Amino acid sequence: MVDRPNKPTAIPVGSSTAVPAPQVDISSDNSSVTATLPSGDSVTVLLFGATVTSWKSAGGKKENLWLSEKAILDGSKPVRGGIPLVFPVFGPPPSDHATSSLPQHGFARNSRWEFLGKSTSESAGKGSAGDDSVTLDFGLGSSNLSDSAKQAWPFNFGLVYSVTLVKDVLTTNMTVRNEGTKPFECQVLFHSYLKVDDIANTTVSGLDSIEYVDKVNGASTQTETNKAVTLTGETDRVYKALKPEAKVVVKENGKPLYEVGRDNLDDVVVWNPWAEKAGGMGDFAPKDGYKQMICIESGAVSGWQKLDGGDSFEGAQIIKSVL
Ligand SMILES: O=P(O)(O)OC[C@H]1O[C@H](O)[C@H](O)[C@@H](O)[C@@H]1O
Repeated sequence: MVDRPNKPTAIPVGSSTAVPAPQVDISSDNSSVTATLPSGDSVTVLLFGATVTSWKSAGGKKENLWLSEKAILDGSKPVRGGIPLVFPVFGPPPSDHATSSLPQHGFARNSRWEFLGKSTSESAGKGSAGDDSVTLDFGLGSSNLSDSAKQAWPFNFGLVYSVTLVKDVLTTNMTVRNEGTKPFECQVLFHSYLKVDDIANTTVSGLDSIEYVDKVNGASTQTETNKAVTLTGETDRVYKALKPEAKVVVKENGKPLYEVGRDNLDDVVVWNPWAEKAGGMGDFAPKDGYKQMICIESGAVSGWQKLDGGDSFEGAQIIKSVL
């Protein structure tokens, strides 16, 4: 799990602390928090949905996340792009499950989260600048939910979401705790929209021999036979039961662009809406923007995590941006 060098320091939302280099800079307002490392790498998290909307590496020169030009950031709709959070259900909820009255992908991406604080570790004078790190912690519990979400899913839960930035690596870690006495079942996923130059030159490796559910093909179960998966049309696949150490690598023109690893998350969804579906989404822009993105989504979604009162589940996604 994510190393937290120090205990988080509470920062009231709305405050802004600008500290001179080479320290980590944190700035926040009523709607988002941005952390910038001395190297220039940065991450921005919108409190609405605790959605990461930007992650820049290469000293701030390379944006790694695709964000629609028409993404709605005011809290009225989940964000189209970045890393929306999926909890407690992935996709349309099954009609015979306790999540059945929730919207697609649950309520985490539709709720306003609390910024709990930051912890930093700075290497200034001690070693290489590549050791600098910052973790931003966000919380969501039953008491933060809208009345309708509370009614639709009447369980007492607590989520702590930690976003850790080190040079060229972004780790997102979710801890789910059942704070009540009634058991509940849940799914968790990081819906990462990775930015690519051209989907036509993009491949995904690390999925060979993995069984997947093909959601654009009648939810049929298939086994991946390609070492390098290419996308040539609408793609929506849930690859299941990956080995913990297996990395999913997005390559462009044969060169690695992103390496996506997981901790305690066995499933990986590969999604691209392609032209027609993107055309039908009011918040998707530009309309040919599907050529510049690929969703690689790590999660625990092919079954349910059952948590008894007091139990916790923790899972993380680790994305390395390769130059
Ligand atoms: O449009 P959204 O609710 O954000 O969902 C976007 C997509 O999320 C996941 O990748 C699912 O596998 C897709 O079936 C879904 O279309």
